[in-house]
Amino acid sequence: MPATAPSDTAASANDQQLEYVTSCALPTPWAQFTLHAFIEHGTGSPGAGKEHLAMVLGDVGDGEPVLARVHSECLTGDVLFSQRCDCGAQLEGALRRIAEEGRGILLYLRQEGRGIGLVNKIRAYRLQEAGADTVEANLQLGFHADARNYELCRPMLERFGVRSLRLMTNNPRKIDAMTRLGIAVAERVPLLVNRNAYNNSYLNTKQAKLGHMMTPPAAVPADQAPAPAATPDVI
Ligand SMILES: Nc1nc2c(ncn2[C@@H]2O[C@H](COP(=O)(O)OP(=O)(O)OP(=O)(O)O)[C@@H](O)[C@H]2O)c(=O)[nH]1
Repeated sequence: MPATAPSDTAASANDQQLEYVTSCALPTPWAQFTLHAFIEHGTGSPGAGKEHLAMVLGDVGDGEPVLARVHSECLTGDVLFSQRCDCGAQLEGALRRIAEEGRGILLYLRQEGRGIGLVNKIRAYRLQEAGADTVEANLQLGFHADARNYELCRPMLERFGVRSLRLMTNNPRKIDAMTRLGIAVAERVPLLVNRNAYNNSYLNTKQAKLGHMMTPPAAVPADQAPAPAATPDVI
């Protein structure tokens, strides 16, 4: 076994190199996926790069539209069970649906906090505890409301021969981004999950300011939504 396993690269539109590295089986509670690893060179710490993932189930390269989720990293929601957002429930819901169909793909993009990073997302949460909404908090920190870039999706999907998606999303800008990249969106599959007292106003803001196609606002009355406990500076 060589020290460095064989890999190949594909240029993304912004001229960074996306390297396909390797894959392994990934059993989950819903199905056994194949997990594929990519490195985006020219990002992250010097000499390294952001590591992106694809979870694939079944024959996705047969030319038929593929049930797909393009999921942005949310460590707090995907891993730490946060109820401030709908991310963890969307991740689980998407994997369940792919498993039910026996065919699909989930791209896991490392664009934490809509592209501003984990620590800045926690700064943004702090501002939200002081009254800002999710968009205002990003702007107050000097970022765009949504700093994500989806260019990597094209070479990632090309790797698996996927050209047309049945995209699980509520985000119209994600659909536009795919279309502009030349990836057909044959169908939008809504992914409405986990509206609760903690994420109700966040979801309402996404609907009102970011254009998300969601359930009617205020499903949970604001006066019944408990404010998250204020966090002390020092514990
Ligand atoms: N800056 C910021 N990012 C957040 C906040 N809440 C969640 N996020 C991030 O928002 C992103 C959500 O990404 P996706 O799951 O792809 O969802 P989406 O773009 O809202 O669209 P859908 O496809 O409809 O889910 C993740 O990167 C989360 O970390 C917040 O309050 N502030």
